[in-house]
Amino acid sequence: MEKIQALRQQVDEVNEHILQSLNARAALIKQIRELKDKVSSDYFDPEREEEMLRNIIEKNEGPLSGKMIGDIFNHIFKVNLEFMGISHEKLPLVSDINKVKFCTIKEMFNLEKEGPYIIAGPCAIESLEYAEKIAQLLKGNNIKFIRGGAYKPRTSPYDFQGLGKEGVKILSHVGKKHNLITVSEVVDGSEVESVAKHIDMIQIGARNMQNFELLKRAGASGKPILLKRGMSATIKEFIFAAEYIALQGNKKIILCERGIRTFENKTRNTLDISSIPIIKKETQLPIIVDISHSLGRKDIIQPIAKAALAVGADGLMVEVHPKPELALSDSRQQLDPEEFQELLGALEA
Ligand SMILES: O=C(O)C(=O)C[C@]1(C(=O)O)C=C[C@@H](O)C=C1
Repeated sequence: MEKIQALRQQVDEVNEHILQSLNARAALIKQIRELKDKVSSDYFDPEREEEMLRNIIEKNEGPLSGKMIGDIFNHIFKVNLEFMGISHEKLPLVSDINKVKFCTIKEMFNLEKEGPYIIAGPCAIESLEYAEKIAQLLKGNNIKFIRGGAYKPRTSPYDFQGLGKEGVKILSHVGKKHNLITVSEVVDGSEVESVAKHIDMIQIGARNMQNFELLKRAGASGKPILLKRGMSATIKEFIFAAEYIALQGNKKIILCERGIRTFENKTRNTLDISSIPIIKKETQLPIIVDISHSLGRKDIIQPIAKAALAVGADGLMVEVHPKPELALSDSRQQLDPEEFQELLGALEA
């Protein structure tokens, strides 16, 4: 045992040398970071890290293997970057304000008022008469955005699939007539160009969050894109789905938390309220909450709407229909005009 104790004493001495060296290194890295700040240089420098690893491993005489030494130094590089507040992974554009500045909702549409904003309208455009009634309701309440599905991805092929091009024309008509910003979903890349001609913001639905070709094609349109979170998507997958749009040079991206699929069935989906502050912390993208699709019910919509705004949502999406009981889709969750007015009143209170 005495021999182990003597060796442990030497290990303690070596630990202290390593400790001093690691902190001396961090102090140097801090100086490098400050110099990089001055020239707006990338902090993460993989070529420099590879060069250091090569030099170190060349000098390695064991007993640790080259791989073991590489693992140790890769961790040192990672810790140093974290020490400087930088993730070791390459930051996505949507997270790196040093690279690209993305638009706020206000900037996207040259709005006068600050948010939060409300995007409201029927689940699906069903007729000019209904669309006109909702447009008047929104206009009368100074709501700037109207939504309405023309191409409806439905669980069952027997369910109402939307009016297609006719629905787009109706939404565009009432939007222009009442000076409302129109939002409608595109489900296939072939529809992007035609919808983009008539609609102000293209919505990519939850089922298509990882339809990467659609993301790229919609992003390339240059139109503002409303990207809904997939029902089983992690926040990281959500952010990187937005990155596909951003890489098309599109700086007008709004994320939409619409609930995730869990074991709970008291609501249609489980609203992941924590995604809002996380997204706002990790990206520069605005994020709104779809309180209709997340809940699938109307009776708790007011407290949930308040909660969403309380955690920093840049807006709300809510389904409104002149006669929800007659709606061809989502009739349970769509508010009637009176319920919508009550919601607005509750939010202003
Ligand atoms: O030398 C640099 O440019 C640094 O930023 C220092 C350092 C390092 O830990 O050595 C840190 C991060 C980079 O990814 C590469 C190297």
